[in-house]
Amino acid sequence: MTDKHSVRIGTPLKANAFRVLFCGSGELGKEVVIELQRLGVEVIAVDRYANAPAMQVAHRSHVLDMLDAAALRAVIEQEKPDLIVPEIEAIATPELVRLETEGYRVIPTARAVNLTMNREGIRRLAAEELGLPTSPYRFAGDRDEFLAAVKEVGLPLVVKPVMSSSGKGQSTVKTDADIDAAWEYAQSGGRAGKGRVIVEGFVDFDYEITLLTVRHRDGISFCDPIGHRQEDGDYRESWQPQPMSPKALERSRQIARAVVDDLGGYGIYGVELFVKGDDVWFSEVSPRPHDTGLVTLVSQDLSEFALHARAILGLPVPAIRQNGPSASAVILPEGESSDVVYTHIEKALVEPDTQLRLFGKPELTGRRRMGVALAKADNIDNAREKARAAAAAVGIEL
Ligand SMILES: Nc1ncnc2c1ncn2[C@@H]1O[C@H](COP(=O)(O)OP(=O)(O)OP(=O)(O)O)[C@@H](O)[C@H]1O
Ligand SMILES: NCC(=O)N[C@@H]1O[C@H](COP(=O)([O-])[O-])[C@@H](O)[C@H]1O
Ligand SMILES: [Mg+2]
Repeated sequence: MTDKHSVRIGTPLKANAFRVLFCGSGELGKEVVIELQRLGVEVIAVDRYANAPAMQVAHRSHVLDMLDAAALRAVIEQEKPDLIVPEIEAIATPELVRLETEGYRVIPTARAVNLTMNREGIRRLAAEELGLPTSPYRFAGDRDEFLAAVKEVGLPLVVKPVMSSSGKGQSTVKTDADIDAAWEYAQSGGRAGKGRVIVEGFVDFDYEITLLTVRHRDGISFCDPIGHRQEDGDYRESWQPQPMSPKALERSRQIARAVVDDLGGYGIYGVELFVKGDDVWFSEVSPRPHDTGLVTLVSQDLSEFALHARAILGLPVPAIRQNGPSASAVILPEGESSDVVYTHIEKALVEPDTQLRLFGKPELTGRRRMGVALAKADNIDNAREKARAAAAAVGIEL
């Protein structure tokens, strides 16, 4: 008997397989792939280079330039996935919008992915259409516009390429002497080459959070807030739960709900917020698991990756159980190698309630996140300390 309302998953590699194609195959995708594999889903991983982390746990993979619309369309038409799951910003998202109109399903929606891959899209939506509080901002397409934007926004400020992530191409301008370098770095350091930038007034927040917000078939569920520490625009440590005043938490949830309900679809969103006292500013949102949410691999019964898998398959999320004070700390070596060896792993895992993920990235060029340490403890400070110690214990042989 077939009930057309039931969620149906066939057998991988057979005619009725439920097929999910990932655009982007990094460490975040890898964990979602593992969750989908556990549910018997057939997974196809795509990225710009071979042997990317999620490719190593997928059924098969393709290497292509995901910013090339024709190449992206060709692989999707070849694989005919039931779901397309974007995992990184640098994708030809307008092509995903077209594919969606042709009947493909894009997670959470092609519009959400298209708006958030470009800071201009999501910032204008949040600030100008939804009326949410954000830092003051201007966009600039060339040097002259940039200098005018810097003048209008005023120092200190933050400059970022409109298409980037993990702090790539981002810098903080404190004095006039930093202005030129900020423009140059935004042109050379982004994930999608040179182009437009956002100039944002610096928000002097007390702390910042990621509010993981799941949109699923029965509505919206919030994870406990995740606090994090960033350096050079890239996350170094995160922890859950971040203590917050009831007002700031309430306001954070209102902002998150407004944003994800406008973006729609099923899946997890990482809503980034700045908090000062009871005031909250929207910063940006990922329509997918968030790097600071790696902590949920130990801090929740259903990690952000398990929640994403459930939500996109149309499965229920009746409860999310938090396991108590937990933290993550990144393993972020610098150098050049195409055969990194990790040493002293036994030292990293000597403490109880400590775990490690090594992503298996095939190349190290410059500074790159290669793994993460995870820990639970009796309070946040001790969890952070343990996670940092575990990350520091891991040796890197280039
Ligand atoms: N306007 C701002 N005022 C103060 N700090 C900021 C501002 N914008 C960014 N930052 C700091 O830089 C960090 C990274 O910024 P943002 O999240 O916009 O970059 P990103 O490259 O998208 O990072 P990710 O991909 O890791 O989310 C923020 O988490 C925050 O710590
Ligand atoms: N803040 C976004 C983020 O953390 N994205 C994660 O990093 C990968 C790229 O890593 P790489 O630059 O080392 O290839 C992405 O594929 C995603 O998993
Ligand atoms: Mg961010």
